[in-house]
Amino acid sequence: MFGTVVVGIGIAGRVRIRDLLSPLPSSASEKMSIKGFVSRRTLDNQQGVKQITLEEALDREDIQAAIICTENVTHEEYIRKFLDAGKHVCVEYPMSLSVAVARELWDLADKKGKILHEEHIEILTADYKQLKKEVSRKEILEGTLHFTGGPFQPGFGFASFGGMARLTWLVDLFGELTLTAAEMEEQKENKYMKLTARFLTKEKRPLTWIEERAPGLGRVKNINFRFDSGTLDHIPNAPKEPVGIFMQDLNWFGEKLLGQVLSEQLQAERRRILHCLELADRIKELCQKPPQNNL
Ligand SMILES: NC(=O)C1=CN([C@@H]2O[C@H](COP(=O)(O)OP(=O)(O)OC[C@H]3O[C@@H](n4cnc5c(N)ncnc54)[C@H](OP(=O)(O)O)[C@@H]3O)[C@@H](O)[C@H]2O)C=CC1
Ligand SMILES: C=CC1=C(C)/C(=C/c2[nH]c(/C=C3N=C(/C=C4\NC(=O)C(C)=C4C=C)C(C)=C\3CCC(=O)O)c(CCC(=O)O)c2C)NC1=O
Repeated sequence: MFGTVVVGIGIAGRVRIRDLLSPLPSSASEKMSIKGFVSRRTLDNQQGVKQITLEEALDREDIQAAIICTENVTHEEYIRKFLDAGKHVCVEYPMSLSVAVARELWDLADKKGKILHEEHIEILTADYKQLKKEVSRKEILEGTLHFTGGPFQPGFGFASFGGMARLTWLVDLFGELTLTAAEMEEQKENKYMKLTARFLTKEKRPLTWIEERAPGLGRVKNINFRFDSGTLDHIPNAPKEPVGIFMQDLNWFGEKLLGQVLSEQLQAERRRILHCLELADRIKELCQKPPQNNL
């Protein structure tokens, strides 16, 4: 059994506790048992689980794994602490706010012989799996993914990191991308922002990602993918799957802990994650570059 702690009690942290308390029968998540949770606040028991201090979580020998569910800006510090203490780590995406840090963290995990797993529920939804099926074997000519949602909460990092799930979709659907342009439009007084990033696929087909955030905007993903064989302009509505998306991710982490995942699979996943983080880094860089002086 892998004694496990949940770090950070927000939306994700509560779901993690729920899933650890009732793992999917006959799955790898049954091999994890929750030993407590860590929070920067003092909280009552959560779903019957007790709060423990960070120090206790790092020191206790019956704790072998941590699930980090805090806001993005704190992920690096918690991952380092738990890896240094010889624990396996599952972290909600994005694992860090730069690709260089992600590489360091994976090097540290390798050195320690521990699993460092980044959750990606956005590619585990039934709708996404159906979308991927519909996209496969078609040749993309041009595409746009336009996400709207409420403003980013503090601590979630630059928009290309906070919106990592959209980048992951594009890369998982169409392969590694080259960034060609990125710009950020912001109206701070209205909490409005719009990030536009343009890419080319390996076949030099243009893709655009727009992340638009403002108070009152609902979480919606609009797509327009033009293929050689026609256009896809909405995300398919697939029947709900019996296993929840965070539970699927927990099983995937558990399979890694049990050494059941092929190293080629681990490497391909790591490559995708690092590629997405690298794109996010470069988008941030382009958006923050001072305007060119054209004299
Ligand atoms: N929500 C989702 O559906 C998904 C979230 N994620 C990722 O999970 C991570 C956490 O996201 P999410 O859970 O949505 O974020 P939340 O804003 O709900 O929680 C983030 C952290 O804020 C602290 N917190 C929560 N509620 C309060 C409160 N009322 N007052 C003060 N502090 C509070 C908690 O830390 P502490 O207990 O230490 O105070 C918590 O871990 C992020 O990395 C995100 O990208 C990824 C996929 C899906
Ligand atoms: C209601 C408020 C609400 C909040 C505050 C919220 C936060 C939230 N949802 C996220 C992703 C996600 N959130 C969900 C799903 C959910 N997440 C949920 O909290 C709920 C209730 C569902 C289920 C309907 C999924 C599937 C993702 C992956 C990215 C995506 O596909 O949108 C993320 C990670 C960053 C991102 O990809 O945007 C955050 C911070 N989601 C919300 O729906």
